Amino acid sequence: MSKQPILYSFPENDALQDALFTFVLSHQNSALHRHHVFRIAVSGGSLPKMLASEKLLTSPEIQWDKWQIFFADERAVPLDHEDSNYALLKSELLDKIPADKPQPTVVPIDEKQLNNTQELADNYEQALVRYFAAKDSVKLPIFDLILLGCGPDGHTCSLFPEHELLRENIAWVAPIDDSPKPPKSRITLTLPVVTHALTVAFVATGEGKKEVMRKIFDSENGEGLPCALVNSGSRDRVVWFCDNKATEGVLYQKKSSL
Ligand SMILES: O=C1O[C@H](COP(=O)(O)O)[C@@H](O)[C@H](O)[C@H]1O
Repeated sequence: MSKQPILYSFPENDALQDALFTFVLSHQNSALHRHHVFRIAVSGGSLPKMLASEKLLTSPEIQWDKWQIFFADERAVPLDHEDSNYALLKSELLDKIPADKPQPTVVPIDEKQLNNTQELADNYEQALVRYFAAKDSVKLPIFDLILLGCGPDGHTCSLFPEHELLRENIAWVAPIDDSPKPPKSRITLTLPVVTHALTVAFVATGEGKKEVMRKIFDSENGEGLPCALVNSGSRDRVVWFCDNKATEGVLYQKKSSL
């Protein structure tokens, strides 16, 4: 049986959002069955808006109080800054969860460490250690689900093409001070943490992604782009949710429904 990533391509964002909702709900339910908590990491960029569908926000089946939400990457800025991934998730999703529903646990960065990205990363890693078990008892944390974006250059989290951080294999969370995309200073989950998750889902939409999608899926080894490294590390534990604009011209086998 082939152990390849699954690539869904939908004609419209509504269909993509419906499928993403069904997928997230089923991963929530499996996680709750396994360990009574749903540990999810989310990205910034276009992801929070796509995730925050009406269905997700209003479904009686979503058990928000069982969700522990972490950040796949974060920018070294205050939590209310316009570049903050936390601020984005808050405005797109967290603030829209009806107030009468139990609320999720959200684990943002510690704003006191903003001047030193190494400390910011270490501090976030310690937060993961508290939720996932001591680092000396587990080699890597196991997220139930990590939701990622794919930049037009093939970056994901704050893991950029050809950057030395792609070779980091000790830290769970690493700093970056030379991000090619502003802001320069950020922290990110490392590649081994991402590929160790039970499931990884990418969301990529729009014409601006079609060139990089062809490289990731149709070129040899996806040209070693960070998103392709996740594909080869996680194989059939990776699912892509795209629209037809992003997958135009991609030869890799596409599916149009879950
Ligand atoms: O800088 C970032 O960009 C990526 C991709 O964003 P998108 O808007 O192209 O989806 C995002 O996944 C990451 O969290 C963010 O920090």
